[in-house]
Amino acid sequence: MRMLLIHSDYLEYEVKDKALKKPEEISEEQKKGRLEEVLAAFISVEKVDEQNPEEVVEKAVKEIEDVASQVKTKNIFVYPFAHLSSELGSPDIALKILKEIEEKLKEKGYNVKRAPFGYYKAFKLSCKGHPLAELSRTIIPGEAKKE
Ligand SMILES: C[C@@H](O)[C@H](N)C(=O)N[C@H]1[C@@H](O)[C@H](n2cnc3c(N)ncnc32)O[C@@H]1CO
Repeated sequence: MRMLLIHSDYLEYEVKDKALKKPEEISEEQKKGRLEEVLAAFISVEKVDEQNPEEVVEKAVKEIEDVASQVKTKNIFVYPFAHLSSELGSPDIALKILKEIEEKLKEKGYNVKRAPFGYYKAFKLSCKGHPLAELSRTIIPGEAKKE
């Protein structure tokens, strides 16, 4: 899994078009979303993650919690982003993993939104620009590398 973490004044998105034949079914309300004072987690789920999805979910949640506590926010945006890897995992497993990450963070008391899966989306982001505002993480079953 490849994760780009951006601490931002806000993140807002608007669903435009289908990017998969069968994107995630969404309600009218989910076609737009916004969070303020947010840690945005742009996530590409990779093929290697399919070897142990549970472990990858656990490690991703830990990395996100770690950064969220450093930048002092409880607002997390889980954002499916197929542009951080050339070894993308299958959409079915990717969606499952992203939903799991969302659920686990909610269980831990975070205010979480997840952008819809399988769509082209317009988005606006306002990176805060402090030293911890732009981070990336690579998570591989069995180890997590920090960059
Ligand atoms: C397109 C761009 O504007 C938008 N932001 C986009 O990326 N859309 C992606 C993800 O929502 C999702 N998706 C499919 N496979 C994956 C994967 N392995 N990991 C994450 N997302 C995936 O399916 C869409 C097409 O790849």
